[in-house]
Amino acid sequence: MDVLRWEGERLYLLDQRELPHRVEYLPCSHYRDVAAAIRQLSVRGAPAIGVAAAFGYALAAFNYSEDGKVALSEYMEEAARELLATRPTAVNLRWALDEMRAAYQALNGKSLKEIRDGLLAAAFKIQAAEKKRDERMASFGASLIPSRACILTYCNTGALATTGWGTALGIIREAHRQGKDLHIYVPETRPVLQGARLTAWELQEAGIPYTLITDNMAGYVFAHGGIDLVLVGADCIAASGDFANKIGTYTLSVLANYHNCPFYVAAPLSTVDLTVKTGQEIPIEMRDPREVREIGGKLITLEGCPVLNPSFDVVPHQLVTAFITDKGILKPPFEEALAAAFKGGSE
Ligand SMILES: CSC[C@H]1O[C@H](OP(=O)(O)O)[C@H](O)[C@@H]1O
Repeated sequence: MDVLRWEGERLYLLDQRELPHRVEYLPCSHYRDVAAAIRQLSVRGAPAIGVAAAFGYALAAFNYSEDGKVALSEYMEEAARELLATRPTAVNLRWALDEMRAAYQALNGKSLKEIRDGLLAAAFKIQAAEKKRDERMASFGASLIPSRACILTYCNTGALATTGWGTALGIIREAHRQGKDLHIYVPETRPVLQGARLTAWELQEAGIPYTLITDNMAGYVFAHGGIDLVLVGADCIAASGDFANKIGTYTLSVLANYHNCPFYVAAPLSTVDLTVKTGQEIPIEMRDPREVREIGGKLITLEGCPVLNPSFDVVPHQLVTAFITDKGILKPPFEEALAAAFKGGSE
């Protein structure tokens, strides 16, 4: 199932809010439709957000009319700003838009049609590059998975989150493909239930045995010796190796550490931002309180009940066993390992 499709000057986005029971695509004829889709989590997952924003930026060139009211470069900069503002934590969003703006600069002076075609090609190139990164990560990561393992993963890090093979879930799928005997524990991942709705569905589709648990059952599963390793994704990895991921990941890292359980993070280098020195500097997206007050759009508490809704939390690098990236497995000291991985470029 495609996370996104480009057809006839329109971007169609799989509306992940409707999964697993309805498969619906949102037609985006304007870049602001793409921005709205990212904001409302119709498309979500750090790499997938970057790819969608890349196509959204290309779409802006198709939205531009040569009526002379505003210069193309000004229009494109506004589109980049609006797309960038949709979600502040996922590094891939900024990384992809920087790549697209560079592509636009390289097309400067060309005809509008050449610019449109060139930006669309650049968006497809970004999507293809993310897919390649996923495949490399899956191969590196599968080497860490024992022939028989109970793995706890979190949120959704599969094809739905990257438009390719997936990050953490891509590793799990590759290990399963290699014939390893796996059982996956899937916390539901409140508030919007990416685990219960998306990861359970991807594992079912892949024929991988799993057990859905509520988030507050994770400690029980660890305490009853059920977890051999934890494998999660990331939305922002700082230069120190501190990283941000779905809210609740910090809790899992402390549990894993207490139970001497390896804690792995799978992410492409396009999720690393070396200009962010430590976890304290990672901007944490605060989302609509209705996501906590409601489940599936149904109010479960008092109207207007006071709510806290940070979408991510930060794990200190001391609790990370290794990062699995498209450039290999990075072990402590992470500052040096991340800098060295970048030396070869993030492609
Ligand atoms: C492979 S990135 C997946 C990453 O994104 C998720 O957040 P969201 O669903 O809000 O975009 C979560 O943090 C996952 O680890």
